[in-house]
Amino acid sequence: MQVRDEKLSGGLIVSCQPVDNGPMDNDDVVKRLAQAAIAGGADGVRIENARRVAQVREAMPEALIIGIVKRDLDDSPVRITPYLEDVAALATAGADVIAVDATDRDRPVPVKDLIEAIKQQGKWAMADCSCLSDALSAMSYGADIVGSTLSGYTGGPPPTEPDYKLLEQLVSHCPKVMAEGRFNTPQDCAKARSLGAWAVTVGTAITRTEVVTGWFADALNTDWPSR
Ligand SMILES: CC(=O)N[C@H](C=O)[C@@H](O)[C@H](O)[C@H](O)COP(=O)(O)O
Repeated sequence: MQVRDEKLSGGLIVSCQPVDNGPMDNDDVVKRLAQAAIAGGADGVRIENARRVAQVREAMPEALIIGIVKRDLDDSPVRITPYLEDVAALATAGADVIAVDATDRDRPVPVKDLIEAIKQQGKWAMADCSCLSDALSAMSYGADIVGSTLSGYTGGPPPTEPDYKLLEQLVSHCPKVMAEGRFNTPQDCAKARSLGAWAVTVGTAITRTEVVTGWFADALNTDWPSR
């Protein structure tokens, strides 16, 4: 098993996925974001796109990398690592963990087949889940890590807070739980840890500059006292 398990326990994963088509959406920027995250104390990084995984791997041979591929499909709402060839490309690129959408939605390749392919590659499989039942199914297929990644993203407007209720459910049923999705503050991450999360992934709050800037700008645009 190539996964650096000891580095992940209690760890912080930084998702380095800049805003799509924004000024930071660039291979070199992603590599540097990943290097900065590890330099700052992250235990691993989550990287989208096999080419970017390969670049981060080359820059940091020892770093723990969770790899995904995102696609916008015409006939399925599933975006994260929908195809077997995505799994193969991420494995070749050097991902330690490969994450897939594990929701019960129409999809080109069954979750079971994706997880089995990841395991055949000698990698760890992470299931990006929207609910407990996604996670239980994924574990029955051999998933090593289950994440709350897709809670709030399978219909309706996404909430602003993390899904602590799902996190507690996952922790009570699954040995390795990744808290992921809207963990925007150190306090959110500490709470996830106190609830039993095995690791926490933070993306937007660290690597989506436009979004974070918007939080600050919005705060200043309301109730600004006159002087
Ligand atoms: C729903 C979906 O597609 N989530 C994606 C999964 O890779 C990313 O866009 C998120 O940034 C990542 O999960 C981290 O979450 P947050 O950015 O909230 O810290």
